[in-house]
Amino acid sequence: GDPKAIGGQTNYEIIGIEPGAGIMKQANSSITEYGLDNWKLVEGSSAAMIAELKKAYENKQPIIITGWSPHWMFSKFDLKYLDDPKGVFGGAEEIHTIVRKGLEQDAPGAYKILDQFSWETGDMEAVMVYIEEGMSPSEAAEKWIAENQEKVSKWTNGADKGNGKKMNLVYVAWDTEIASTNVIGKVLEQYGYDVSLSQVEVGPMYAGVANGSSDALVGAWLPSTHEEYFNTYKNDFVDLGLNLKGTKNGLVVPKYVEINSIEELK
Ligand SMILES: C[SH](C)CC(=O)O
Repeated sequence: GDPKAIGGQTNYEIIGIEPGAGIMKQANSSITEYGLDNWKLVEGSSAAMIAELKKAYENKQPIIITGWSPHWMFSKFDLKYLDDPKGVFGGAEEIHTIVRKGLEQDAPGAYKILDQFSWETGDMEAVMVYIEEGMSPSEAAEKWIAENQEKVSKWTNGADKGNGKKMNLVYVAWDTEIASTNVIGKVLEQYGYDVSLSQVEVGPMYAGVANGSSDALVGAWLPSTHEEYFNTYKNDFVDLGLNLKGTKNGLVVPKYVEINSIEELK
């Protein structure tokens, strides 16, 4: 299609999320790497970006957003990733669980559950869809857990009960992390821990676990999306490895937008 058309129709704007998110750093590099001189990346929030997507989609208007998988948006809207031949947005990545130093000694049961936590993109998407359809994150977590007892029992297998021990999980309000943090938080709660969830920005999410004020985060997008945050704090926390694999970041458009590659925006 004619890039001028999409540029004019979108005011040469790519609608992004919070400025600290790794996908925003990747989106900024795509503007440089692909020479998208007159394009600009609009900062905001995940919620605001989704609201813009809904509005544009209802009016069949062109829109370009910073999108990622898993996400319920792909089951609700007919969307596609723009090809990224320069690989600016990384390949298929992983989400890791990270805990504070000392957790294994202080709360061995919680440590074991967090270490054994692992699920697929379809599981996370199911919880995200429940939330998008109006359930509270806590109710959505409860429903998914009730429907997936066999998977959850693998996470809790061999773990000591919580006996009311306090556990704080920290996360950023991305739909993916709202889903995962509420699920693992509910599992810990059902296992006897007194769980609190703290919603923060990306930097404070890592800093909180690194300085021990939070016990764990389950939203570390690695290896490239959160590379800088991870390298800054990696000596101060314990990386328990992946809890999900097969994520994807990129520029996303409704299928009715005729372009198929970031290169066509130039
Ligand atoms: C859930 S977002 C892709 C994560 C990030 O970009 O930092």
